[in-house]
Order: sequence, then C-alpha cells, then structure tokens
Amino acid sequence: MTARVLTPETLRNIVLVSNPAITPDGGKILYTVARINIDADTYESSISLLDVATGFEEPLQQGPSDSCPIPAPNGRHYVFIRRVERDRKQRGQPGLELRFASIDRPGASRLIARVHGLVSVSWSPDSLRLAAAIPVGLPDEDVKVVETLPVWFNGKGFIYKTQVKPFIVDVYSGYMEEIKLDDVKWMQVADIAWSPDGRKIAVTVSRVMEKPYLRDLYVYYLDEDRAELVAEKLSGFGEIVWSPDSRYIAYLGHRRERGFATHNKILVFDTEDRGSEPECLTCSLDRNAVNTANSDVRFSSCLKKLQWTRKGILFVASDHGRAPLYSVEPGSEPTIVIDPGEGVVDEFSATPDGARIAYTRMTATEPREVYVSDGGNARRLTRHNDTWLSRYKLSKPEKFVFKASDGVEVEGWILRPPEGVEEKGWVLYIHGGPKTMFGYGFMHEFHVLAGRGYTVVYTNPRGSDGYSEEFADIRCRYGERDYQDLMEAVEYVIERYRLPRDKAAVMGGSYGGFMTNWIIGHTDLFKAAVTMRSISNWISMYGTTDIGWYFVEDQICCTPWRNFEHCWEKSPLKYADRVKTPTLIIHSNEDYRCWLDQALQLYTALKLHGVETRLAIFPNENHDLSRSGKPKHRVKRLQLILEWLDEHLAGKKEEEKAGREAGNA
Ligand SMILES: CC(=O)N[C@@H](C)C(=O)N[C@@H](C)C(=O)O
Repeated sequence: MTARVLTPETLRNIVLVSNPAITPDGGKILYTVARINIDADTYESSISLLDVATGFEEPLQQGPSDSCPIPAPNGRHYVFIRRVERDRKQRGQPGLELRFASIDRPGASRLIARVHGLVSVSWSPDSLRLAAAIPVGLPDEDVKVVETLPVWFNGKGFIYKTQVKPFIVDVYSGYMEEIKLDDVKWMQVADIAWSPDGRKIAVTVSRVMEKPYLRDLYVYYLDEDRAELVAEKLSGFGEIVWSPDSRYIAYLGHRRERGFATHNKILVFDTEDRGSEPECLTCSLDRNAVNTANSDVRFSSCLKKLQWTRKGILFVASDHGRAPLYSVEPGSEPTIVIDPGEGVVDEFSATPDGARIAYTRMTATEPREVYVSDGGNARRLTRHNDTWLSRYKLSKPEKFVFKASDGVEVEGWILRPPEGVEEKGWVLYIHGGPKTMFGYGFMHEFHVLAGRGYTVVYTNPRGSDGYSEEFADIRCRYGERDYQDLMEAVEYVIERYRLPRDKAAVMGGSYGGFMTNWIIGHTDLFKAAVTMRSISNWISMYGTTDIGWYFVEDQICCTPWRNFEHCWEKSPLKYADRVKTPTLIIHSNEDYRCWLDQALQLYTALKLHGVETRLAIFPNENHDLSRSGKPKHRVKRLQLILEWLDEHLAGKKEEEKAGREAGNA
C-alpha cells in the first residue's frame, strides 16, 4: 500500500490560524481562522472566540473575509477587518471595512469606516477611539502620471499617490480626524500607539520621499493639539509601544549600521529627556528581534511585534531556526519567557500585567495552533490541523551542523521522503532575503517534495538570519561566502547522508532564486534547477524593485552609474552562456519586488544558448505566489515543480521517450 503523503492539493486541508488576541483580563482569545478553498480559488476567514479556562470555542464572525480582531481595553468590544468584494464599476472604492462589535454578541457588527488599507491600529484607553495609520490617495485610473517615489509596491500595485496618514477614529460615530504632524508634508506612517494615560499618541513616520528608510518618532499631545519630534533618522521595522507609565517608548528597529543586514533591536526613548541617547535592550543578544522563519502557511495578522507589559517588553527573536519569545526591561538582559522547543512562536499578545500570554506556535511538522502560557505553564488550546495531519505521513527533518572552510559553523536540515516512499533524488532549497532563515517553520512545499520522493536539504548560509549581525552581512559580496557555504553544504550532505551526486537539483525563490541562477552559472553539478521570483540582473533590478531603489546599492554596492562593472560581475546573467543545467523559471507578472524582466532576460539567454528551459508566468500574481497566491495557482506551481524534477531527476522524460519509441517500433 502506498503511503498517504502531502501533495499540491493537500493545501486545501490546512487551517491557517492567526492573530491570537487576548482580552485584558486574560479570559478570552479572539483569533482568525482561515481555510484554503481550492475549488472557489479563495481563502475564507472567520473570527473565533476561545474561552481560556474551558477551551470552549464559538464563532464570533462567520466570514467569509473577516480577520484581525483587536480587543478593546474594556474587554467587551473589539474591532476587526472585513474584506469586501468589488465589481469592475466599484474599482477605486475601498476594499476593506473597519468594523466594531461586542464580544458577547456573535455575528453582530457595525461599520466604522471603509478604508483602502490599515497599516496599524491602537485603542484609546477609554475604549472609545482608535489611533490608526491609514493609506490615502489612489493612482490614476488610466494613464499613470507619476512625480513621486516609490511608484509601486508588491501586492498593492501602484502606490505613487498613496500616503499613509495618522488618524483618530471614533468607533461609535465613525468620525475621523487626521493628526497633523506640523512640518510633515509627505508621509508614510509605519506605526501608531496610544499611551496608557490616554494623553499622547506616538507615531513613526517616513517623511523624506527619497529616503523612505529613515523614520522619525513623533509624540502628539492630545490636550494641546501639538506634535513634537522625539527622535530622527531611525530605521528598520519602526514599530512602537509605550511603557505602562506612559513615559518611555520602545522602538523596534535600528540605525542602519549594516544596511539591510542590520538586526532590528529594541531601542528605548525617554520622552521626558529629549536628546538623550536611547537604551538598546537587545544589542547584547545579537539577534534580529523579529521572527524571520520561512513558512508557506501563514495568514495576515494585525498584532504588534512588541508589547510592553508590567513584567517587561515582549518580543520574538530569530535564533538558529527557532523563534522564542523574550522579555526585557530597561537596565536588564533579555530572557526567554516562552521556549518553543523545535518550533517558532509566530505571533503573541499578553495581558497588561504580563501574567498570561496567547500565542501561535508552529513546527516543521505542524502548522500554527493557538497556545496560552501562564507564567511558564504553556498549554495548547486548538487542534485545527490534528485530524488531517494524522491521516498523512510526514517525515521529521534532521538538523545538521558543519564547519565551513573558514571555520564558521553553518546549520542545515535534511527532510527525507516519508517511510514507504521511494527516494528519487534530492533538492538543495535556498531561502530568500537573504536575511531570513530556514528552521522550524512549517513548509507545506517541502513535505510535498518529500512525498514525491525528493529529499530536501535546506541550510542557513552566510547572509541568513538567526545568528549574529556579522553572519548576516554579505553586503557587496553576494555569490562569494554564501555560495561557498551552500556548495560546502552540498559536499557535506553527499558524504554524510550518502546522497547521490548525480541526482541533485537546486531551487530557491527571490534571493534564493538569485543564488540558484548564480549556481547554475558556476557549476554543472545539478541535474535540474528551479528558479522562482528570481534576480538575474542587478542593473535592471535597480530602480524597479519595490523594496527601495537603495536595495541594490546597499546589498551589491553599485548603481548603474557607480561601480557599474561590479553590478554586472554580481549578475547571474553575465554567466548565462556557461549554463548547462535544465532550468524551470517561475515568475509572477505582478512581481514588483523582482520584476518579470528578471525572468525574461534569463529565459531568453538560456534559450539562445541551447539550455533546456521552461518559463511559467503566473497572471495576476505577485512576489508572494508561493505563500499567499490564488489557491489554484499555488497548486499549479507545485505541480510544475514536481513535473520538472520528475523529468530531470527521476528520468520520467527518458522513460516516456523510450515508451514512445517502443510504441513506434
Ligand atoms: C529584502 C527582500 O525582500 N529581498 C528579496 C529579494 C527576497 O529575497 N525576499 C524573500 C524574503 C522572499 O522569499 O521573497
């Protein structure tokens, strides 16, 4: 009997749990439950209410597009987001409704406002109003006449007329008033937070169009209707939280010491001592104070990445493929408060006294579920994925560590096909970023590959997250130490796990696609490659990617008019005439991170050089096809990958050819 294994279609079984928001008394958890409906080609999401003491669960909002519940400080009300369908004529109308509801009245809700998006929301302590960062301004309907930067953003489309502004919103009347930050003309608000004493609202905002990576911290005083600048030229994530006494603000970010390779840190500002240097609470930890574990089974969330409780500031950090929840206080060192074991704490929320924490956790073999922790005792509260998981065979990855040729330890994992599945070959899978990590996030795709008979090897080479800032810093040196780490990993696994040298494929997305393209231009070891949402040419990547015009300059250390030769040296396209590896190229036609030209140039070059190549362009999809693309497209993408591997590693093409020839004879 063949084993039941994960296949592209088993995406339909996965329940995506997100946004576990705890009420202030710790009695209830509101969270989003999303399902992938492949037949209807949609994600359906609803909001559930969990009673922490009894584990009893009831639906609060039935969906099909409700998400992001945020409970009010009074513990009785909450706001949430409802996505609304719009027909062609309604294009330009807001696609989101911000709604208000009572926790004890399931199903009922009232519209507060229609919005095009919601970047951040924070309740007033009296539970009557919200401070909200809301995008305003739409692109031209037809011809786009652009005079601003940035032009577009992945998943959002054209954003050149959009600013994100701070508002105060009355949840009962829907009345909205913009908060004026005196000298700020152009603005993109990153985060907003209402102080616990109710008197102030803190805002982080980019206000220099050409340098959107710089953020300033403002405090708006409600009584005086006046805003003051607290700190300038910050960078990184930009999330903020107030201390319980409403004096300090913790900022999640950095000052760009190592450009895109810089770890997000917790910097604490004293709003009553302007000009004083912020205290860095996580510098000694030397880890990125956000969770960057890769997973393809997440759903959107509105929870903050920081929370300041009376027991300390809570945050998740990336560490060796894991993501524990830490707590830290000014003047102290961070300590782990929730150890996820071989797993990641994905999102969390805590009661104001810090006594109870709700969180989602996932592992490499289990998608997210909701947990609760009371001072060290952690309990799992939901089991949405247990039944279907119990019916399939999933193997467990094994971790390995090897010493790279410069003496630095590099980590990786090997996922073998489940018992009963014949091994057909293996795949080196490279993550994107490069500052993200593989580890203990659930990757449906890996289990699908393993289920088809392909061992998956995945590592965190230099440039990855989860280690020191120095480890993550490969600026100007792409294709050097990172490439070496990967190729040394390949030699290590071939020897240690006896993997067949002649049955290996390489694949990856985004930076991982760049590295796949680089690898096939520098070695013929692999029998097949799959390059997805990839980068092939740093010169044409410049000025087109939505991550910022400065990404190429920061990471590759060149621009089209400075060090042009270096941009070209580091571009896989330069080496396209050396490629022999059969390559499948997968790209989305609305990928504004790594625009379609990256795929087209590579495809054309490989075709002209006689390399076996296939190009799959996904319509109406963006850079996140593999994580949040339309369900049917996600299935198709996985099928294309499996077919390519079957043809080139499992010899399916040869078999078919031989069969045809035998038939003709
Ligand atoms: C910083 C960034 O977004 N870089 C991209 C080129 C990238 O590699 N993205 C990763 C996270 C992906 O998997 O899409």
